[in-house]
Amino acid sequence: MTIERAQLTIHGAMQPAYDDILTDEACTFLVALVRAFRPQLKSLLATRQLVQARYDAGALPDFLPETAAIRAADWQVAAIPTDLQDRRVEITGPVDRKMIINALNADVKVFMADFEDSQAPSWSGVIEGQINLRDANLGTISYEDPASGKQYALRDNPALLIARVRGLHLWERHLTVDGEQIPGSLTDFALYFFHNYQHRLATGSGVYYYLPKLQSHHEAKWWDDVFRFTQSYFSQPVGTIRATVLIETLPAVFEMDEILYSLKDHIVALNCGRWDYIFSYIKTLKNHSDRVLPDRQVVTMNQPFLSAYSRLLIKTCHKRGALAMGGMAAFIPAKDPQQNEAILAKVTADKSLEANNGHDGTWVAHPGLAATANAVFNAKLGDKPNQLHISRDDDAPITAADLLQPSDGERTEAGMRTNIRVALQYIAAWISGKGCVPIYGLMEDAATAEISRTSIWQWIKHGKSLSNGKLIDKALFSQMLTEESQVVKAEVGDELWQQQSFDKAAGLLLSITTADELVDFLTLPAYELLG
Ligand SMILES: CC(=O)SCCNC(=O)CCNC(=O)[C@H](O)C(C)(C)COP(=O)(O)OP(=O)(O)OC[C@H]1O[C@@H](n2cnc3c(N)ncnc32)[C@H](O)[C@@H]1OP(=O)(O)O
Ligand SMILES: O=CC(=O)O
Ligand SMILES: [Mg+2]
Repeated sequence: MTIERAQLTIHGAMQPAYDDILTDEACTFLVALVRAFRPQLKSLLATRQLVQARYDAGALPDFLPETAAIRAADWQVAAIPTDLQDRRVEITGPVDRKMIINALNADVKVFMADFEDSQAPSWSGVIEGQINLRDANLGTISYEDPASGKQYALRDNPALLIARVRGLHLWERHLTVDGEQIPGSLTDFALYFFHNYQHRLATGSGVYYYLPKLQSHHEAKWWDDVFRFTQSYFSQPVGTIRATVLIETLPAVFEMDEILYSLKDHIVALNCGRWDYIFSYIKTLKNHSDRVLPDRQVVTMNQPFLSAYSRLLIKTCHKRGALAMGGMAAFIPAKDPQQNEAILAKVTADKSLEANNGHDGTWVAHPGLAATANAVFNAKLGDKPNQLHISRDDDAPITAADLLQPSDGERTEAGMRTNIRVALQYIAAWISGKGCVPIYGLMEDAATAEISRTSIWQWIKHGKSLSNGKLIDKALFSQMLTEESQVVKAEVGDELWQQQSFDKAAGLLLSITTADELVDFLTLPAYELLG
C-alpha cells in the first residue's frame, strides 16, 4: 500500500511516529528539492562514468588545467563558526537511539551521526534515525535497554552534532516523486534540516553536515546550490548550513581547492576519509596493473600515496582557512587488558601521525578510544583550538605522481581469506540492517568492506599471484569462499547464519567478485536485499 503526501509517494510501511517526520510541510520541501536537483544529480552521476571510462582506457587522474586559476588565486573560505573551531576528537556512529546518546555523552567535541558508511539504510533505519536526531537536538532523547533495563539520557553539554547524509549514488526506494525514486542524499539532508533548523538556530548554532564520497567540484557546487535553495526556502541567511566534505575518492583529491571554492560560503573543513579513499584508489585505477594494492593490512597511512593525501589535504585546507580533519583508525577496544593495551598503542601511533602532520582533529569509532585520541591531540594543541597556523609551506610540492604512487607489500593467502570472511560477514550484517559491526577486532563498515571485496576482484582481474605462488583466479576465489563460509558458519553458529541470510550474502559476494565489470558500490546490489 502506498500513501500520497504533498506529491511524495510513500512506499514504506508507516508507524504512528513516522507521521511526525513525514509531515505535509516536510514532504512539500522534499518534493521541491527533488524536482529542482534530481535531474542535475543524474547528469553528475553519468559524468562519473565518463570520467572513469578515461581512467579505464589508461589515463591517470591529475590536477585540472581548466581550474588552475582557482588554485593560484588568493581566497579564503567563510569564517568558521565558534562552535566548530575546536574539533580535536570526533566520535562517529550510526543513527541508532542508544548509540546516539552514548556518542553525545562521550568525551569528544563532535558526534558525527551517520546515515552513510555505518548505517544500512532500511526504511525503519532512515525514518527512526530522523526521529532520534530530532530528539537528540531537542535534548529530550532517552532510551531504556529492553534487555538490561538500563536507562540512557543526555549529559549536560553533550558533544556537537553533525549529520552525515548518504552518498550521491544511493537512492531511497521507499519514496518516489513523479514516479521515480528520490536521492537518499536529499532525503537525509531535507528531513534533517526541516526538523532541526529552528532549534539549532535558536541555540546560536547552525545546521551542520558531513558530505561523503564527492568525486568532483561540480558535485560540491551541486551541494552548494542545494544549500542556497534551502536557506532561501526557509528565509535563512547564507551560511546557516555548514559542511565538512570528506575527501575520500581519488578524483576528489585533485580538486580540493576547487571543492573548497565551490562551497566557500558553507564549508568549514575537509576530512581524510581514508577507507573509502583506499577503496576509490582501487576502483579508479582498476585497469592499471602497476597500481594493484597488496593485503589490506599493510595499506596504512604510512604508505606514500596515503601520506601524500593527508599532507596535501592539510596544506590545502589551512591555506584557505578551513580545518583539516583526520580519519578513522579502525581499531576498537578489546576485552582482554593486554590486547587492549596493544590496540591503544596502535591508536596512539595513528593519531600522533595525524596530529604531527598538522590535522586539526580526528575520528574515533568507539567511546573507549576517546581518551587516547584526546591525549594525543591535547598534547599537540594545548590551549589552541586547532592547528590552522600549520601551513606546511616548507614541504616539497606534492605531485600527482606522489598521490598515485604504487604500494609495496605482499598479497598473502591469509590476507585473501581474511578479506573473504570479512566481506561475507559484513554483507550478511548489512542486508540484515546493521551497517557497522566488529569483526576480528576491527570496526567494519561499508568503506572497509569495499576494500576487502574490491582487492580480490582486482587481484583476479590482473592475474596476480599470492606470496605462496598460487594464481589468484575465479576458481581459487570460489574454492576459498566455500571453505571460508564453513569457517564463518562455525564461528557465528547455525542460528545467526540463517537469521542474517548468510547464504544470500555469500551469493552476492560470489557474483560481485567474479563479475567481469567491477560493481560500482557493494551497497547498490545489497540494497535490493535489504529489508
Ligand atoms: C570508514 C568510516 O566511515 S568510519 C565512520 C563509520 N563507522 C563508525 O561510525 C563506527 C561506529 N562504531 C560502531 O558502530 C561500534 O563501535 C562497533 C560496531 C564497531 C562495535 O560496537 P559494539 O560491539 O557494540 O561495541 P562494545 O560492545 O564494545 O560497546 C560498548 C558500549 O559502547 C557503545 N558504543 C560503541 N561504539 C559506539 C559509538 N561509535 N558511538 C556510541 N556508542 C558506542 C555501545 O553502544 C556500548 O554501549 P552500552 O555499554 O551502553 O551498551
Ligand atoms: O568515511 C570515512 C572513510 O574512511 O571512508
Ligand atoms: Mg567513507
